[in-house]
Amino acid sequence: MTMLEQTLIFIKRDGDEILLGLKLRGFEIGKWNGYGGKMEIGELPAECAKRELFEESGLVVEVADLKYLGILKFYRSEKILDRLVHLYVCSVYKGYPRTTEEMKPKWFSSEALPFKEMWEDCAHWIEFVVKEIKFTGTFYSDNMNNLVNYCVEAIYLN
Ligand SMILES: Nc1[nH]c(=O)nc2c1ncn2[C@H]1C[C@H](O)[C@@H](COP(=O)(O)OP(=O)(O)OP(=O)(O)O)O1
Repeated sequence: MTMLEQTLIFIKRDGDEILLGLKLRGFEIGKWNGYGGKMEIGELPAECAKRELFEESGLVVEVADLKYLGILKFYRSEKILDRLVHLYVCSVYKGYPRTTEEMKPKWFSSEALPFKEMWEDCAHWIEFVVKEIKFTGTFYSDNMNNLVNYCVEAIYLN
């Protein structure tokens, strides 16, 4: 199986609120997450983040307004790089989030995120999204897809 390169974007409103989408189909159906998906051939990560957000929520953002937060790396069988996810936050957007075939939107206070209904690893890094601190996260799962180890570190670069 080839490695997947994806993007994930969190839209913020009024400083404190974060937009999540309830996954309505496919992998991890029934979970809340930011918006995103697979990068297309020749596409830059920020362009993918903008496109996927529009396709899944109807919101429009400009690439220049996206803040790059870092990379999540997911290893399966504890050693094979399975998925690489580029993370963004953005507080400047146009439109109102709508329900699409893929996602149902809802604004959450950053202090009341639905961790039990989000990806398991999310609880270990979402504070970096809330505080907008650049970071990198590496996650190791076993053959049964259980998270067995992880490392999350802030990156102190400009
Ligand atoms: N372990 C993980 N934790 C997390 O919080 N988000 C993850 C994650 N692994 C992937 N994501 C994000 C990346 C992406 O934005 C989103 C959707 O992943 P999927 O595998 O469902 O992609 P899709 O098949 O929906 O992509 P497209 O078909 O291109 O829309 O979940």
